Amino acid sequence: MSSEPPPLRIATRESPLAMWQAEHFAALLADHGVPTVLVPLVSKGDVDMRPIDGTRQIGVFTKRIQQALLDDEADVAVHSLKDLPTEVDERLVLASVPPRETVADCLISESRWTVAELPQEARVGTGSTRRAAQLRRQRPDLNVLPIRGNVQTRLQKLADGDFEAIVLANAGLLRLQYDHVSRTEMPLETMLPAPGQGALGIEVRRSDSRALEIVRRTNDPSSAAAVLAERKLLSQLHGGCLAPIAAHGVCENGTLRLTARVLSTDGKQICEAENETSIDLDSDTWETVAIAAGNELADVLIEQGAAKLIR
Ligand SMILES: NCc1[nH]cc(CCC(=O)O)c1CC(=O)O
Repeated sequence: MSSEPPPLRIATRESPLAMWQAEHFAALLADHGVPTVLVPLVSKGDVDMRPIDGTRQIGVFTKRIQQALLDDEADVAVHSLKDLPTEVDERLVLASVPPRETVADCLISESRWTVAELPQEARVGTGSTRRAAQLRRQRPDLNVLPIRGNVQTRLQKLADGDFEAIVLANAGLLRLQYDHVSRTEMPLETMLPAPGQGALGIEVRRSDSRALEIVRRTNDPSSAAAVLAERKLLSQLHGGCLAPIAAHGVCENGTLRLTARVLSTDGKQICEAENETSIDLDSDTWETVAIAAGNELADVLIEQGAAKLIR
């Protein structure tokens, strides 16, 4: 007896950004004729309002959703790739990186200040050591202060006058269609993004060959190669998402260009490097090539003394 295959169950956190991302991925699958159903889940990272620091664990946003896959409550996990730890659970597989969104961070303030234009000693809200270090490098006078919560909560704290400005990924604001939020995009020369920023990462159970085959169809090889190199660099530096490590890969015309930066918390010390590698996205070697690019650049940074900035 034959029957229709059941819809793929997509696990997502309940924040508006996470829901948008899950719905976006559901639409990509619908383009391939695959029916889906959303499974919203509450994660500890959304409930816990303590500032992000050493007392909190890496992967707090993504663990709950991965658990739903392992418990067979869902078949597909949609993550913001920059929140997904580089240590992999062998029972899961990163099956797709759909076409990447813009990677840049932006400075959000009522007056649309650039970092250079911010008032002396302005209070700038960010929970990211990477953003804080790069802000302090450019403007040592700034009061960089911790901020927590989802995008809406952070914008509210800015509106309440807790800060003169905050920093957020432009990708999130564009996804939420927050065109009204007054902001300036920060140049990559002074604010290099987090590994994986602006990209989604889609996980399935390794044993689920049906979901694996379907989800793989949404993979964008040039986005996947770039983020694979960035994430390899991060894991090679033993960075995790809490270290001041920035990386940006671009895959274009058969070349993967990878740029990375490691800073001290105060922004005074910096290690910076870039490499270019030929890559053939139609061959079956592109993953190996991207991984090697990430590893090599990490080694260059370590030679410059990056390890002592990360510890
Ligand atoms: N850590 C929270 C998070 N995870 C992904 C995004 C934005 C979207 C993205 O980078 O893909 C954000 C908010 C932010 O950093 O502004």
